[in-house]
Amino acid sequence: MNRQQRTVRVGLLGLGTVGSGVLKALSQNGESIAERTGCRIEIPYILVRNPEKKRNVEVAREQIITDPDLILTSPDIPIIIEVMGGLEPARTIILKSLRSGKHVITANKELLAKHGAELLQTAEEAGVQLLFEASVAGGIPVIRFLQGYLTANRVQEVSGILNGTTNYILTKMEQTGQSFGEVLVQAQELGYAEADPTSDVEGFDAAYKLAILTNLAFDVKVPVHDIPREGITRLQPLDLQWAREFGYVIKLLGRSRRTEQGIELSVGPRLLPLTHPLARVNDVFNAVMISSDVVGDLTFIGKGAGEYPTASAVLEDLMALLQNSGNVLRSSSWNTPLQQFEGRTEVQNNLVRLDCTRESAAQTEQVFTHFVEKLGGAILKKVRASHGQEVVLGYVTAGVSGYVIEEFLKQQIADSFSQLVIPCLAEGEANVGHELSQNSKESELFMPQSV
Ligand SMILES: NC(=O)C1=CN([C@@H]2O[C@H](COP(=O)(O)OP(=O)(O)OC[C@H]3O[C@@H](n4cnc5c(N)ncnc54)[C@H](OP(=O)(O)O)[C@@H]3O)[C@@H](O)[C@H]2O)C=CC1
Ligand SMILES: N[C@@H](CC=O)C(=O)O
Repeated sequence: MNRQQRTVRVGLLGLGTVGSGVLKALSQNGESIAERTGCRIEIPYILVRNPEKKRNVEVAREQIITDPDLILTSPDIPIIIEVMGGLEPARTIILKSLRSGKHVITANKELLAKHGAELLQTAEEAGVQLLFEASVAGGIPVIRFLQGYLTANRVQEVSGILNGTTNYILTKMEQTGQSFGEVLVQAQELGYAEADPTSDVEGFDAAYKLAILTNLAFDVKVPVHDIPREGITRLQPLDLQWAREFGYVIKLLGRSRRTEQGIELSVGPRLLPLTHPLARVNDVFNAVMISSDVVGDLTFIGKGAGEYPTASAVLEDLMALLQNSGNVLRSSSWNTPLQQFEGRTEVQNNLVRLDCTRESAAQTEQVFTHFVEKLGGAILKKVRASHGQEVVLGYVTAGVSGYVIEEFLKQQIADSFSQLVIPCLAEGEANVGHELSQNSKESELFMPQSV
């Protein structure tokens, strides 16, 4: 196919496992990419920490830089790929890039789980895209799927093996009887582990990924530090062998599911019967299971770590950008608050219901009054509900959604606002859903006729 081609310059931040994979895959498939997209990818700069380090991929010395400003201030670099990891300076560089009109592709799950809302909002305000397929489950295209496909479904549960390093370790410990420490070193050598493998083996990495998936699947904001989390460091080869004798395997599972009380999340080693679909997902493979009300169960399996599977996800994001340039893909509703506004009747035609603890009621009302005064509207009523909660009803004039009001309130009274309460369920799993007062009656709480 002869198609006119243009050159697209991309700034690469990081040249470790993933960055090298991106370069290798580009050199392998650059021609077919150019034919399909009409774009030749050029990487003028690669940001690293140590410019003297020996690399396992061929790069020109002039490409290697240690000053991110060379990328940030280049107007002819419209896209950056962040595969350096960590919170800072990655967060600051990404924010600056987005604000200066650059699209960003990142594999950084920790950053997204902790600062995703800020980054996505910044991207939206700047009219650019932030894509992060590589942040969860390596090469499995689950992010794109949740963002763009399951819109007609209501997701009930997302679960899976979300960390390649720990799945590799558990598989090898069971198969070879090698110790945890021995197999961890192999996972590091294979490029599966994080720079600090504590993140993998203590379940943090899986929790970050679960937070991202939960956010997309349930439109909730997940306080990632509150996800109950346990790693695999306590496990011995014998645990795994005995489990198998009884007909089970042990897998590090992340799970979030919709319950009457809210969204429950947990990460930890779980016994799975040998007949379970995830029991045979071994080595560096990940699996994500999604149960939804219309389609039923879907399972995705693929390599969850390593240079090529991760590079594949990064490059597919790049292809999406090149093929959609100018069109902003549907972004996540990352900020949508928990259950209160989801399918219930708390926000109707700008009629807003706010639940708060008895102690914080006065403060809530004060902040809310101030807000409706600024925007136009009225406080309708304050009612006392059961379980120590009070309910403030208000009306805000057109143009402002209940969501905006709630976000505003959360910022003002974050500590006391009842939506931030995270009660623990009996079986030790956290419920980050919003607890509605069981005795509140909708008819008491809404008085549209008086608006
Ligand atoms: N490895 C994997 O399988 C996967 C990784 N990820 C994510 O991708 C990201 C990168 O992972 P990975 O490639 O494994 O990490 P590595 O540690 O292998 O590579 C990190 C790269 O970033 C550079 N870097 C780090 N900090 C800085 C800094 N402050 N300034 C400049 N350069 C810096 C390093 O430079 P230098 O080489 O000079 O030290 C290195 O080239 C992480 O967010 C990780 O969580 C996501 C999915 C899978
Ligand atoms: N360390 C991570 C890398 C990919 O996200 C893992 O092992 O899954």
